[in-house]
Amino acid sequence: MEKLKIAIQKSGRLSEKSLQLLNECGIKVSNGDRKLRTEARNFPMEILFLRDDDIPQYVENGVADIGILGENEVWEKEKDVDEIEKLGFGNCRLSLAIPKDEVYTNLDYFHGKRIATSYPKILKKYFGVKGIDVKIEELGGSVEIATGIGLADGIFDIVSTGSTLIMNGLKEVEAIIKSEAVLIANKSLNEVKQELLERFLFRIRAYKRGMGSKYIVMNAPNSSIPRICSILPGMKSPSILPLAEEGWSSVHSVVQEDQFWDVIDALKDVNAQGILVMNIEKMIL
Ligand SMILES: Nc1ncnc2c1ncn2[C@@H]1O[C@H](COP(=O)(O)OP(=O)(O)OP(=O)(O)O)[C@@H](O)[C@H]1O
Ligand SMILES: O=P(O)(O)OC[C@H]1O[C@H](OP(=O)(O)OP(=O)(O)O)[C@H](O)[C@@H]1O
Ligand SMILES: [Mg+2]
Repeated sequence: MEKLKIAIQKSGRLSEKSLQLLNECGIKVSNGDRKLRTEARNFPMEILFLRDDDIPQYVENGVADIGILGENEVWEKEKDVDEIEKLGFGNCRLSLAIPKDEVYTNLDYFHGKRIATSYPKILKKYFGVKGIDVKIEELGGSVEIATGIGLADGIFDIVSTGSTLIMNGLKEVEAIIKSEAVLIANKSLNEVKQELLERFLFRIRAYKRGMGSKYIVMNAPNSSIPRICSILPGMKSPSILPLAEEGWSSVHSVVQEDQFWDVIDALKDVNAQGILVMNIEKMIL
């Protein structure tokens, strides 16, 4: 039977989350013996464990059908692949940073400066568009050390909490672009693999929707129900169930995580009581 070959990072920031995503999609993978290639037990999928830098190339040439990696690597490698779905983890930004005691005014600061980075193509394009001439020093890793050892005047690298910059005496002066983990795919998958990809994507989306939503249940006097319904959209509309106590109902609904606290504040104002909030594991529309 044909299998969908997925490339994920062997060891690094995205490894655990990539395996967790497969697990949440009900795809069982055992990687106990640290093999670089394994098969899912209950889905026609083969998993290849690779360096993230190599994934765009392998997906382009069909060694892997799909892959999970940071968008930053997709942009840098400029391979001919389809970006299918953002995955909501591995969130970071690519930023310019300089020694913390330097005075920074604006981007012109970088005229004629040497910048160390593992992302030379992204950086070259960025300064090209801005019309600023910089010298790019390409490094494979440990970029934050470059200014301290006299290799460069600034760096362009991944930032998340900013603690690596601080530890290396640097300050972030420009956040250039945001990145997160994405699913990419080969551009000419055959029909069987395309269908497997659709099945996998269906599960990913159900998981993502669940992650981004909360299930809420509350009690309210019947007189408040119309106002509560106008606050709560739900999946279609809220479910209203009568309570044993006369004149009261229980209202069930789904709320987007990013609107959650605003909705709770509004509900309190219209007499909702005993509000319970639960995580949603999967959500299928
Ligand atoms: N601090 C961070 N917070 C969130 N996401 C990050 C962070 N650092 C990196 N990432 C994301 O995770 C990806 C993998 O990062 P990692 O540091 O493991 O890469 P790597 O050292 O190049 O790994 P590999 O050995 O596979 O080449 C990055 O390309 C980026 O998209
Ligand atoms: O802003 P922060 O939260 O400090 O994160 C940024 C750091 O995280 C990544 O490195 P990682 O720790 O994955 O190690 P690596 O350099 O070995 O890839 C990245 O390359 C930065 O150095
Ligand atoms: Mg890498």
